[in-house]
Amino acid sequence: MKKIKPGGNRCKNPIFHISRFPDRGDIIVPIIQVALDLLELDRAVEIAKEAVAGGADWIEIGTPLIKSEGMDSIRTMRKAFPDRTILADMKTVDTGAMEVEMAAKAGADVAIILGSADDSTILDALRSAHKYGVRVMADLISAPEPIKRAVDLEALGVDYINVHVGIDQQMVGKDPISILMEISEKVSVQLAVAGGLDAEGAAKAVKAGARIVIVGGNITRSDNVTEAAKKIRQSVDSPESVDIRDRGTVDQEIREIFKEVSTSNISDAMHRKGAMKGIHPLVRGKMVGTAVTVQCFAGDWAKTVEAIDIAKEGDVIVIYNESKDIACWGGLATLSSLNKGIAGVVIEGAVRDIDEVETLGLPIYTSNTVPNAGDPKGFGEINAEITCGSQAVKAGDYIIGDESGVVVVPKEQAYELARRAKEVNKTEKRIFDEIRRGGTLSEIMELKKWEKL
Ligand SMILES: O=C([C@H](O)CO)[C@H](O)[C@H](O)COP(=O)(O)O
Repeated sequence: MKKIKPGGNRCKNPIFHISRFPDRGDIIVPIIQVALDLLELDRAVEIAKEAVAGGADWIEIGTPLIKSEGMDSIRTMRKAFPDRTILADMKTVDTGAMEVEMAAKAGADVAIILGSADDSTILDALRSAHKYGVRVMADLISAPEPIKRAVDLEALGVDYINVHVGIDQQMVGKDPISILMEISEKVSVQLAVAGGLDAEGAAKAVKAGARIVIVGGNITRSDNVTEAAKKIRQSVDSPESVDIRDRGTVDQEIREIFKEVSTSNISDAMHRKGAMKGIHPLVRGKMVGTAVTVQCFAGDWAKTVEAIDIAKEGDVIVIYNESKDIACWGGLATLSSLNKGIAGVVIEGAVRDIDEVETLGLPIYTSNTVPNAGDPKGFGEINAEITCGSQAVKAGDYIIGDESGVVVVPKEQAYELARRAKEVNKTEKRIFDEIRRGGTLSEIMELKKWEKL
């Protein structure tokens, strides 16, 4: 058994290449492959340098970067990292030979093609790879029968198989580890794994049989890329020492993420939807919870106050009151809510007793304040679908408030949108770090280049 030294296996001479890699069972220490899924090449080179400093071995030019910058992305990376293994994530689905040739001639050591491509594409890609002295990794992303396909791909002769859950699939809760375990029992080809891996996921992946641990966002979008890569290095090298934490229920996971991210991150993840109009923080404080809705009429505060008894700990009471000139909420209702552990209140309408509610400290978001209240007549409904701040709100939807305002996340999409908001948050942290080093936002994002033509 030979160990593949990171970067030490590149060779342009096909004969030398073939004799140097007679089999595919030769990685002993797991490899960390950093996946550069960015759009800007200069940033990608810088991030790759930081990742390598933290212990990343192989450098993958991600599909978005290849689409944005073409084969020049491979040439540039090859020049910047003459001794590293460079992978081109072509995700080839047809014309296998041509795409492998392009990647090889641009300087890649490994071309990544789709495992679900037709056998004819895989075989021709392999012929081309042998001709140009490069290796082929087949990516199982979205393969309908991944275990069966892994067995076929091994028989076809690919060098590596990547058990991969794509970024969009991760957002709806899929992860690659269980399928990796099953596949590692069926094939002996070297397995790579990718799909939202963090330090914990990397440790699990190594224990499940991966020899190449591919990490994208959790390294490249970190505000400290080198530290993030070091953490992955530690997990991959000593997987037994990594604590696997219990993530709790889906609801707990969603709440935890919403507490970490901002309403602006969430609104971006929702493609600019979800923000309430005309609702502003009155008593400031981060608010995350599930909605108990109240529909009531001009100053009638019976249903608003009854909703406090129906709400559970961690809920947010969301009220539509017909009038902005008569308060349906005040200090006594606020104190009752604190007793029940309610997370906050959102009111399209009016609040009074501002001195008291400010002292009590429960987060309150509203459209108006007035001194006068109405009467508890009892008209209205609790937990019907309402419109508040021009957004439809159903009981159980997630309501998040902070300094910027309030967003509503429909409960059916809450997990996915929380995950996507977290990705937005990570991307912004990295860009903040780059601006701190002296760039400007438009330079870093290459705004001019991406203006619509
Ligand atoms: O291949 C990838 C994806 O399909 C986009 O091109 C990613 O590089 C891969 O999933 C690794 O990235 P993370 O999932 O962010 O770790």
